[in-house]
Amino acid sequence: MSEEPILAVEGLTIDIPMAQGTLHAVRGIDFELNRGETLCIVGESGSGKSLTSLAVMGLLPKRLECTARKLAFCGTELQGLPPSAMRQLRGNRMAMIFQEPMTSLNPAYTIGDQLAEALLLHRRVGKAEARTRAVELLGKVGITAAESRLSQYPHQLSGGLRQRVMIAMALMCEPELVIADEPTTALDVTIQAQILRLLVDLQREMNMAMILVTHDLGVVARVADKVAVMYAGEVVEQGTAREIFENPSHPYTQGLLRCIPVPGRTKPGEHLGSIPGIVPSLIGKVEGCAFRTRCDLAESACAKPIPIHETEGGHSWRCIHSHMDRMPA
Ligand SMILES: Nc1ncnc2c1ncn2[C@@H]1O[C@H](COP(=O)(O)OP(=O)(O)OP(=O)(O)O)[C@@H](O)[C@H]1O
Repeated sequence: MSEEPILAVEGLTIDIPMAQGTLHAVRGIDFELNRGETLCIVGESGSGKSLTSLAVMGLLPKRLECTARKLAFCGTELQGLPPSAMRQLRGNRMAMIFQEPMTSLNPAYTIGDQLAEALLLHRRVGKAEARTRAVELLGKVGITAAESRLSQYPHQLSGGLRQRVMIAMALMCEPELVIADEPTTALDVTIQAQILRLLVDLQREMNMAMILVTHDLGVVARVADKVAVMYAGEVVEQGTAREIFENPSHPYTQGLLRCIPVPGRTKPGEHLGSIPGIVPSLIGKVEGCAFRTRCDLAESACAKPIPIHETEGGHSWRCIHSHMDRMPA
């Protein structure tokens, strides 16, 4: 029997009531994540990546309407769990690292108190033990003189250090699943790579499953086991990182890949393409392929329901074209 996935999502839908009508922000997405795996969710701004992450964590704002055929963590259905049970999982068996640490660190508490909190809440440990673990974790995330940092407040740290603290906080209880939503976008480019490397090393060391939300396909190429490409609230293509990079089959994925520098293929100074056009409004009924207005391969059938093609290896894409449209060389 195959191992139970850490996370199984089927038919996840998120609707947002707006004055003009319902915004269908996430439109029936499926994905699965196994122990120790890294799934990168990529796509343009507004494609539904963050809402999907928040839905898994049970942190969606109340006015948003979320449904799914299945939203299971280690076999436990999360929909309908009482808030107390969800709080038992969050920060303990699943944790989230946000884009902007200042929104999740509390300015009124010391780093030490905030780090110890998760452990005191979820584990039977005393304050001294929680403090020892906090120092250990700060060391792991590369913070020197960790003891002296415990009594500092978030505003006394640089952006890079704050993000390291956020990572330490998320990992205090050694979660089985960590969701990192653009964890390095708020940082200087020079520090971004360091922090990401650190996160990936810790993830491997602790054998955690990770969902990494990112715009950066360079990052995806370095860290992903699996990739889900989102466009206008749908997963338009997913598969192993290798399949996605070597055999991109949805025209949107192909367009995205044309936009990144490829070592050996992109010449220095060469202009990288971007995909012309804009994402359609998701308010009201959305029919057919949402990418068709920007797609070179669009035809009349694209306005009708779109089939999903799937290979035996689990590579799937949502397009009328069943053949593998290879990237132009
Ligand atoms: N609380 C909210 N109220 C109204 N609309 C929202 C809310 N949260 C998200 N949206 C809308 O839902 C859609 C999906 O948003 P989401 O933040 O998931 O996108 P994203 O892919 O994560 O984008 P980004 O890469 O910019 O973070 C967007 O159109 C966004 O404007």
